[in-house]
Amino acid sequence: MASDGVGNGEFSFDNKRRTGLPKIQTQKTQDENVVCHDDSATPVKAQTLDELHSLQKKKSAPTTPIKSPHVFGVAVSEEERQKQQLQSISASLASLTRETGPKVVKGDPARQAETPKVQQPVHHHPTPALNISDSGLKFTHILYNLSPAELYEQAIKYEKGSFITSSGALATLSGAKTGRSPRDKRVVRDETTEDDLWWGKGSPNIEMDEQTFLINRERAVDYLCSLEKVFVNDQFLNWDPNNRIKVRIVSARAYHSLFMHNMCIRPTPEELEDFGTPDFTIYNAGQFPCNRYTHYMTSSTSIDINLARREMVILGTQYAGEMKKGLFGVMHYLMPKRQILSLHSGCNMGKEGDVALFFGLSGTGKTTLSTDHNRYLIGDDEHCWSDHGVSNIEGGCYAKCIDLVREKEPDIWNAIKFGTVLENVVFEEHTREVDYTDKSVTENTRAAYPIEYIPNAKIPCVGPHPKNVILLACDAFGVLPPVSKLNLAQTMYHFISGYTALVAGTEDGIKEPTATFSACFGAAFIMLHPTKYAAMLAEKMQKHGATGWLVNTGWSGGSYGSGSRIKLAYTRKIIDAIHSGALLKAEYKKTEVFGLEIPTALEGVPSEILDPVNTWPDKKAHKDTLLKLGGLFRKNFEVFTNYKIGSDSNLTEEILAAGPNF
Ligand SMILES: Nc1ncnc2c1ncn2[C@@H]1O[C@H](COP(=O)(O)OP(=O)(O)OP(=O)(O)O)[C@@H](O)[C@H]1O
Ligand SMILES: O=C([O-])CC(=O)C(=O)O
Ligand SMILES: [Ca+2]
Ligand SMILES: [Mn+2]
Repeated sequence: MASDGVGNGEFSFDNKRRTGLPKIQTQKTQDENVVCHDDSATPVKAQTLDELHSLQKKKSAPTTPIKSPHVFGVAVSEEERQKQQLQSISASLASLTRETGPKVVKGDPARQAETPKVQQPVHHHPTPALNISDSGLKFTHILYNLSPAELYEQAIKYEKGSFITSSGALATLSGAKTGRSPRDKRVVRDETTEDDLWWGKGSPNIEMDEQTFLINRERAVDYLCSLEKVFVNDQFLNWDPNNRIKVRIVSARAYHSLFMHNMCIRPTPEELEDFGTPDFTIYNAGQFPCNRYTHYMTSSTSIDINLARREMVILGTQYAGEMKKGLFGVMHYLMPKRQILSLHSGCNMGKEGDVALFFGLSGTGKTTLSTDHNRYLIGDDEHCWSDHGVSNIEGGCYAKCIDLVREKEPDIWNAIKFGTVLENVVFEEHTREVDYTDKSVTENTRAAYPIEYIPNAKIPCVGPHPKNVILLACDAFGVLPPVSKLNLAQTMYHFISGYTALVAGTEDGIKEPTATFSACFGAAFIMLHPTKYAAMLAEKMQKHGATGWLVNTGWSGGSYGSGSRIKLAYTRKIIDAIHSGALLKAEYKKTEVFGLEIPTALEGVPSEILDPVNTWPDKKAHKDTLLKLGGLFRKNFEVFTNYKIGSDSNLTEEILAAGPNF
């Protein structure tokens, strides 16, 4: 309703009087010295702007009284502790070839004026009188375990492509690489790894020698130390307190620091006091390329792991997932040594304490399906299964956000708020409203948020032994049933196969899905031969009576191009029936070729879709596609036929027989 502005008694214009602004009336007060008060508040204490700014930030009191840390039973002062911490960081950043290490000092160089003088720079090496280099003369400022708010400011000030979205997340760009580079991931082959690791055909471990590692390490360290400031995160991996790993991440970007802040376990201030020497260190110099004249280098990107030195070097890629998954690879080495199985799986728990694992390759639904409003989230991607149950390796989740809609994935949607890193998304210039359907930068848009952003996260992220082991495959051929119950041999067969088929890309005209087989649903991250992990999984499932399931979150009614992806709502119903135990009691029939046990009915899901053949209008096309996929499975499995799984040769025979039969 348009108001004429007349007659409401509050406001009226008299056109005739609109000739100029009314004169401001200043009333004389009793105190003639006071010129004008705009409010009645007491004036600020500061005399200068700098003083005013220094009032704005107060030093937070520690949550517990700082106890005097002990070194070999001797109490050390807070100042001494700070010094030791800087010494440890300086040692991490020291050149291995020069006598002079970096001088490090804590704090933002831009705020030097505010930094109290008590912090003395720390040199790692005693400075020799001779041979001093320019790098030995300069300071590197350390931004140590900054808070999300501080990292936002650093990103927005100094990193192009950083913006606050309308929901408060930090939108960032990962640069030229918007996904991992598995062909550039190298592992040092030395006396220890020679025998322990899986090398050769099919293995993700591309070898490099110690010398080349050191060259790349030096390159990364020199790059990092040449900067005015670097970010250092000291954090943990693995919620199992007996098998916790201390990690240090040195990086050049606030984006990387915030990403790892969210993805690793965040130490409490008390835990940080006692952090000491890290078990593993990442040098992320991703903006700087590797040198292609260096032996082994085949591109400008190299991600190098040295297990003996407990170090990882990243050159030539800024994609933050390299750090997350690089550490996962390290856990795939360290944990099995302790008889603990590391898993590329999501994990959640019902109200009754029933735990489910969700295995699957990228994009098959681990994050989507483990994030379930009716269950506690233990973790979405990386877990350990020990004699005491399951534990999450990480402190955060990494969700795909292409085509994200609030109604279908409300918990993930709501987690995209202040503190969350949003990689490579497109947003409206003015409102900063994210368009999740936009693939202009990449299809692999991602959100990284701390796990407690999911309301029903289970903190600490641990749980009892799993009851259900769900293998997810996104079958773009459209021939795998939406759900099948697996016996142990079938579970092993599909675990070792690690199948999924997504569509090759988003370009027009791509009709043919491509099958991907990735052993243990994570061949890119495993370090030992797949059969080692498979044997451990079989042993644990048997011992704890877990049931295996194969769930196709992919196509139905035809392959990609003619059929369509199974509705998420149906997949959720299927998963609900697995959790509740209802599906165990269903009536089953066996499919041809793959010999899978499929239910004939399931509440909330149309019965006809449970057997894919019903949904294909062209039955011959269905049979041909089924046989084609069976052939691809068989061919993939050939490399494993010569391996024995565990000590039980009967199981090996059964696993070989559990594949497609035609
Ligand atoms: N029926 C379905 N079941 C599961 N996910 C579905 C289904 N239909 C569509 N999707 C979509 O598929 C994607 C699954 O991605 P998700 O993030 O869960 O992958 P992921 O297995 O966690 O992979 P990564 O290991 O790369 O993180 C989501 O974008 C989800 O919305
Ligand atoms: O590592 C990544 O980039 C994302 C991820 O979780 C996976 O690929 O399994
Ligand atoms: Ca995920
Ligand atoms: Mn993953």
